[in-house]
Amino acid sequence: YSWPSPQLDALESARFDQFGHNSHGIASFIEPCNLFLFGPNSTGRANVADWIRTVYHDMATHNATDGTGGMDASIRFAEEQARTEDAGNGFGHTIATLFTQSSRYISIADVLALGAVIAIENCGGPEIAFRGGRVDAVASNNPGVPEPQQDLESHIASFARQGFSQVEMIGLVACGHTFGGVQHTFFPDIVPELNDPYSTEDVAHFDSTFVTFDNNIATEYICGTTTNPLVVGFNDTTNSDKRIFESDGNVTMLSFANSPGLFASTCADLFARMLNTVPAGVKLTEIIRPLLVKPFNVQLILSGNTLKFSGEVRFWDTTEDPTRTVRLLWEDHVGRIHNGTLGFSGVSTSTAGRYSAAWYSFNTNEQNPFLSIDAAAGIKSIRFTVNGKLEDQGGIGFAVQDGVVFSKTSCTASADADADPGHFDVAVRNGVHPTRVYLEQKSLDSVQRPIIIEIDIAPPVKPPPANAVYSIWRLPLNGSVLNAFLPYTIGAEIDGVKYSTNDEHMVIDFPPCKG
Ligand code: HEM
Repeated sequence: YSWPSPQLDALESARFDQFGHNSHGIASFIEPCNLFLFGPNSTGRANVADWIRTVYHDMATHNATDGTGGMDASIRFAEEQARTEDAGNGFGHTIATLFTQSSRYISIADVLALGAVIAIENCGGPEIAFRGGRVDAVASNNPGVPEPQQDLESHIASFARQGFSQVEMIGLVACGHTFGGVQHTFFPDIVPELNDPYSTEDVAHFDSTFVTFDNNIATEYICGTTTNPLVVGFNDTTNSDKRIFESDGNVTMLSFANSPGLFASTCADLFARMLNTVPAGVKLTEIIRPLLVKPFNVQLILSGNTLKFSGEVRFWDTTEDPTRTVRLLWEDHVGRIHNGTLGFSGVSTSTAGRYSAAWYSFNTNEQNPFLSIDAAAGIKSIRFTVNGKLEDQGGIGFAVQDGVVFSKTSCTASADADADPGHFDVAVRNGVHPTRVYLEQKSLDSVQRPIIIEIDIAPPVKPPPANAVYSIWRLPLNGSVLNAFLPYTIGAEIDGVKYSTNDEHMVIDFPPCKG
């Protein structure tokens, strides 16, 4: 895809900016891989295991015939978590941890999928092709998660309903059960009390490396050294992994035991298919791949005759290099090219350190965090040079919109009672004709889905002076629904397309209006 694309940009950041500069929270919750946020590491539990079981249980309600169920975060509903087929407290933990990472561009189901991808990749597993665009359910799905006491025929039928063949079922169970184990608390008929100081929550693990993706689940099974409680459990009725693993004469498990590479590549495919199993009608995005050159958090603010310009750029798959010179070129509305040198701002890493990226800031001077652009000339697009080599997204450049921006004339009521009651001002460039201008407020709907509330601003009553570069759309603060302590972004609809600014503004930060 090409930049800008707000949803894909956000998914790409959440997927790839994992640690370090401008990183997102998800990966920090599984670093190190035995981290458990709801108790000490000695519990025998781990966030990674909870996250991977959660996505399977969210997906396993899918019915490939009628298109219902699938990855849609319906597992967040208490009604679904209360079912016997969803025994355990890992789902609640997972939602509580990952929910905070959802946004207008990233659904809760996308965050759950991202969590699983990042957990697998960072804890020894293969890279997984990730797509976004899942849609969060408004209610629970039909039941349908397999349970250990069910027989082989019902498991084959259950996986077929979910869209997986018998051999794929063997694979998916082995891929999932390379993490975690079974808890005594929720499955006392499978796991006895263990009296193990390293597993104080009495978790009997599926293999000896329960926070690492590896083929030990298969080698230990084939060698006969496995302690998997669903293979060698004292109650044969609940030995479902045993019935599943041996259902093709152990051919699949033997191939996994013989080849860590085959196990990893098979799991990468099956995990991707599991995460892409969504209700009919949901259209997923393209596979999210890192942009090699990516502007980030680009902001423009009108201050008098100047546009204050800020932002950063990320260069993928590279590290800090003091000899590198990065320049920003920007084109104004009359075709002139301006330029400035950018300053190194940090490094980020991703995918268990397999990748790193170097970031540069549009401002080099801490005292003045903006580049100043003549408002009349404006700005249309940006490009970069790295040691003289042009980076312009294959010739198209990186478009920047200066049509609708925050105006520094915004102010709050001054102490003087008769004075201006204060206003939130948005500047609209003359020649740009938005059908609507509004403020955007983050919120949640009645089923906790991230939404945006739009607060319309009326157009100016008087036409702007002929020589004005921008005209002001003004939302008076008296009687307005704005909350002084909430951040607002600015939205506009131009030719039927909606745009949003990246910069957030709080009324509490406005200066008092001048008398
Ligand atoms: C017939 C199919 C399956 C059955 C009967 C089954 C059963 C179980 C049971 C009983 C537990 C213990 C849960 C607990 O104590 O909290 C468990 C844990 C787990 N399952 Fe499965 N499972 C199946 C398939 C899968 C699949 C396909 C995946 C993922 C691809 C998966 C991933 C996990 C993970 C990661 C855990 C560990 C959770 C933790 O330690 O917190 N399972 N499974």
